[in-house]
Amino acid sequence: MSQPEQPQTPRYCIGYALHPQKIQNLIQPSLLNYTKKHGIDLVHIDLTIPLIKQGSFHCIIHKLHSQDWNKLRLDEYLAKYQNTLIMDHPDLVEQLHNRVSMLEPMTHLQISLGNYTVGVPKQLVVDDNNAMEEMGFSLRFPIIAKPLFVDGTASSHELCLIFDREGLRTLNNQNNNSRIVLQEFVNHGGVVFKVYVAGEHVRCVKRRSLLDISEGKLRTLKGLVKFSQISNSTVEERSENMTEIVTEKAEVPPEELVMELGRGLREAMGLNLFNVDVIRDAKDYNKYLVIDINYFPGYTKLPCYEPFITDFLLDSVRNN
Ligand SMILES: O=P(O)(O)O[C@@H]1[C@@H](OP(=O)(O)O)[C@H](OP(=O)(O)O)[C@H](O)[C@H](OP(=O)(O)O)[C@H]1OP(=O)(O)O
Ligand SMILES: Nc1ncnc2c1ncn2[C@@H]1O[C@H](COP(=O)(O)OP(=O)(O)O)[C@@H](O)[C@H]1O
Ligand SMILES: [Mg+2]
Ligand SMILES: [Mg+2]
Repeated sequence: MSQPEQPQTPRYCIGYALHPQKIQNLIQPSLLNYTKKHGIDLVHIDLTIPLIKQGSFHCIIHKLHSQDWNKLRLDEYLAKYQNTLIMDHPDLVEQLHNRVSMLEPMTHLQISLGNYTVGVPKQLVVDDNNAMEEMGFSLRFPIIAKPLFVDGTASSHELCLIFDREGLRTLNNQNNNSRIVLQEFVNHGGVVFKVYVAGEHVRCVKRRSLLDISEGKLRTLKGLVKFSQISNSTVEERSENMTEIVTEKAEVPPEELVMELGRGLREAMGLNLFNVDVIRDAKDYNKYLVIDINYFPGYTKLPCYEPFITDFLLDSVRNN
């Protein structure tokens, strides 16, 4: 007797357009196995060949810059395969390649829960190198200097803590015309909260951050200090000039606030894959501040990142 036919679960073909380093980091065997079991085939996209020559996809995920898109010829592909979901549109991703436009949506969003609020630190962009010293005066020291453009290079993560006028002058002299954002440093207990968003899925984890600088300490600190990728550094690597505070003790922001922040930014930016660096003002515990938003961050650092990513991808393709 023949068996009744089982309804077939649909399989989805999801292309990933990523650089080799990101593939190595994200597309781990555990993710490939998990997605496969749940009806998703993750397919490598060759960045050197137009997309149209690489078959059709239900969805494409990516972390690229404009020069890569030129080779892939997305418009040509979409003219033929209108139903492919591009996660997220490259034009919208652009807003996260600039440290002013990335925080812009936060200035319109009213995110609060009880007495808690979420804002951004005071910052300004230096247009003219000579104006750096003058502009720095509208901010309180210490100041953090950040490259305006975030282009995936190590240099876009090379930041600088500036303690006084002399520090601004040094930065001015050392800078060869790259555009810089000056942002007020906010004491926050040495912990940064990273809110990872994948569509409606939102998760918050704690990471190491710069340590607080007391008023007294600030009087003894001179000039500037360069630093980079502090949230990936070990405790021992942190500057002796700052007080140690244990990351483990810090309380993560209330879940409702985290969800609201993820949802609000997702809608405001029109993006689905990003994370948000949030700090808590040590002078006012009700005040959280967004300092950085990153497109398609390192999700592998989240425990159980495989179901997190897979559930998001399944939601997306099923609803398309
Ligand atoms: O590699 P990881 O896991 O450190 O991820 C980096 C992110 O770290 P995070 O997940 O926030 O801890 C990192 O976030 P931060 O800027 O360090 O807060 C960036 O998103 C980085 O991308 P890019 O160099 O700006 O293109 C991300 O690098 P890519 O993995 O995209 O190259
Ligand atoms: N305004 C600020 N006040 C206090 N610490 C800050 C501020 N801005 C950045 N930092 C610290 O510097 C780190 C890197 O800054 P961030 O803007 O996230 O740049 P990146 O894109 O390189 O991660 C943060 O994780 C945090 O530790
Ligand atoms: Mg950051
Ligand atoms: Mg960043």
